Amino acid sequence: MTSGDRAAEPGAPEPIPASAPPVFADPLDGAAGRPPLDADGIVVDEVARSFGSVQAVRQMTFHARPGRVTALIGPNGAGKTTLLLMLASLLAPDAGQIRIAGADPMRDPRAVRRAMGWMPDVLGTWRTLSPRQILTTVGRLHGMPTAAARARADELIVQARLEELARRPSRVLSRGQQQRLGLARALVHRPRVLLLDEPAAGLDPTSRLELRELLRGFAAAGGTVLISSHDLSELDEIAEDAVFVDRGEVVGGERLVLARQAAREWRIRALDPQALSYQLAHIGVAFDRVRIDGDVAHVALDREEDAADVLARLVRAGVPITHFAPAVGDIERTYLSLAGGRR
Ligand SMILES: Nc1ncnc2c1ncn2[C@@H]1O[C@H](COP(=O)(O)OP(=O)(O)OP(=O)(O)O)[C@@H](O)[C@H]1O
Repeated sequence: MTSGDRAAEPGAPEPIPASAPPVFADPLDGAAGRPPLDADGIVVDEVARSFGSVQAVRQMTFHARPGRVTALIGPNGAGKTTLLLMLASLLAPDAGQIRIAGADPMRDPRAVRRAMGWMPDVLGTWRTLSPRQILTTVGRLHGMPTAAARARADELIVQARLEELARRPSRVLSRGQQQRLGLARALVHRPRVLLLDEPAAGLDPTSRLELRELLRGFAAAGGTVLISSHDLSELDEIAEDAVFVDRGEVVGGERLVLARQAAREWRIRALDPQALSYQLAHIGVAFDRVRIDGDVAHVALDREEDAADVLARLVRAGVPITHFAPAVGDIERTYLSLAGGRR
């Protein structure tokens, strides 16, 4: 797929490059924690939902902003799917408020479906229909005239690189091809908000890159993207904001701060691995902070400043460094630290 599915809108927020560290939602941060209900994008305000005695979503509050890609992250059973179903107007909250591009999914589900593209983790039914028939039918369901729906379907089939399979029954599509079709289906009506559940599952490296580009382009044009996924390295590549959920709640406050302060592993490689291990000990890095794995050293460092200091000392000591980088991204590190604190 190619990026820029939506035309840029005047006043669209400036996108922030995905390489900047993500901004973490914190519902306990009084100033930023509670978004106004009339804000654009996705607003979730003190939302709760139970199934019998199971509190799937206890209390979630966050704002997925326009112009940004927001990651929704949490362990199994944290309440992500329950939340996505409520956002997509398929399930009613017991309490709290939701707004999708200003519309309430319970009061105005049609407005929500007009504004939102939803890519569930499996393509679902219609296995006998071809990709072209599926996309045209979805366009018709969104009220497009037949000719316009067909033209849009053809355009999306090219973007999704499904030309050769456009007229075959969709059941013959591979998992990755089904994912590409699922995304195309979510984009048929040019939504302003995209909800994606495990969008990169089954995608080959090229398709992953294209997905990233497409989502960045969508956000850069002022769209709102919320991605739920367990693929943390993928989220680290793409998300500018992150919402951590656990046991039905958005994780915030001290727990989030501590998790973000956890030491990070840096991966260091040198042309001379022995000189690297020797100098790491020599410059005073504690041995329990170093793990040697073949010709790569993993070093746990608390702050970016410590990393800069270690790198400078190694270079001064003449170690021929070829690689010095965080072993995991911010989202993955925070997640692992939160999961570790839970055990
Ligand atoms: N229809 C239902 N009836 C009863 N309990 C449910 C129902 N749907 C979800 N739950 C429970 O609610 C909790 C949250 O489930 P949910 O599927 O929202 O989690 P999740 O974060 O999407 O998990 P995963 O990462 O495994 O997909 C779980 O304890 C689950 O068993």
